[in-house]
Amino acid sequence: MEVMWHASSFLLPQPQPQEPREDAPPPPPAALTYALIVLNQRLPRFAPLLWNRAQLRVCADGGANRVYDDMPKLFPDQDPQEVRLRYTPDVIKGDLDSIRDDVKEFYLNLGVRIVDESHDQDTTDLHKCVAYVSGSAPVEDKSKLCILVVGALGGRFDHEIGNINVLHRFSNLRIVLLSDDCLIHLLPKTHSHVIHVQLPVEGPHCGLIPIGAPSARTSTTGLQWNLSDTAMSFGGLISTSNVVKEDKVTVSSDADLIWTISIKKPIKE
Ligand SMILES: Nc1ncnc2c1ncn2[C@@H]1O[C@H](COP(=O)(O)OP(=O)(O)OP(=O)(O)O)[C@@H](O)[C@H]1O
Ligand SMILES: Cc1ncc(C[n+]2csc(CCO)c2C)c(N)n1
Repeated sequence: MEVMWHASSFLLPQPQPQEPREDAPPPPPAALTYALIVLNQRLPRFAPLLWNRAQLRVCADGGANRVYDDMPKLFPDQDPQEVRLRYTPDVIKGDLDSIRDDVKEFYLNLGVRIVDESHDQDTTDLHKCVAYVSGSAPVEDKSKLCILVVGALGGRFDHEIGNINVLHRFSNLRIVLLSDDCLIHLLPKTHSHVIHVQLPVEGPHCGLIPIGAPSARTSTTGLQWNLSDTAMSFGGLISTSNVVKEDKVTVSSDADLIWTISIKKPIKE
């Protein structure tokens, strides 16, 4: 089975070139192309870092209010209008029932593409944005595309589950959902997985969760509580409150699993 590698290098202040390994040589982080989707929740502290990493920045409807309101708060010493001009999204997309009129006007005047998809009341704004980002990448580059989604976790439970459903719906894409506290992504059953844990910025708390379907057999290495051809299901065993013990974690399973890992808080001076 083909190996899929994962590394949250996008959280590192300076992306570190990865040491090639014999078992699963990861391409350097620069080999991935990042897109950022901003949802309608408070921006995480590392939003500017991800913004600068991304080549395409999309706001899902009310996510535009968050960029407009919260980016200047992350740079309290700077002129808010200058910050807004520096962090201008490429596209705003959704059913547009949450973006404020003043915010819409501001970005329209800057020439931002605002796409009204209010005719579609069966898919969420995040779904619409992921479809857009996916559609704007050439087919041959899809495996190198990584979509980072901020504001996706915490908050309203139906939204949160809708966001996790998007991971399953687009299981052929690399999509990472982030909050200030943790990140999650899918480990598709079509691959075995090598996760290069970026210990300066993430861990040690982690989990492996069979949300879409139960797993009859999952095996792992690198965790405090490893699984060895172990069954997981809701109502039975699921792996929460696990702990990363090595900087390389391996996972193989007969079911799509959600991988979650905590994000470290910066040390206060
Ligand atoms: N409280 C929340 N918790 C988690 N995700 C959220 C939350 N609020 C918004 N989102 C995400 O941000 C996107 C845009 O949200 P917004 O508030 O603009 O629209 P909405 O009308 O509430 O959402 P939708 O139209 O998708 O149902 C949503 O599709 C969802 O993915
Ligand atoms: C069975 C079912 N449940 C809920 C909705 C509502 N809904 C789901 S996504 C969406 C769009 C939000 O921008 C809305 C209104 C539906 N259509 N079908």
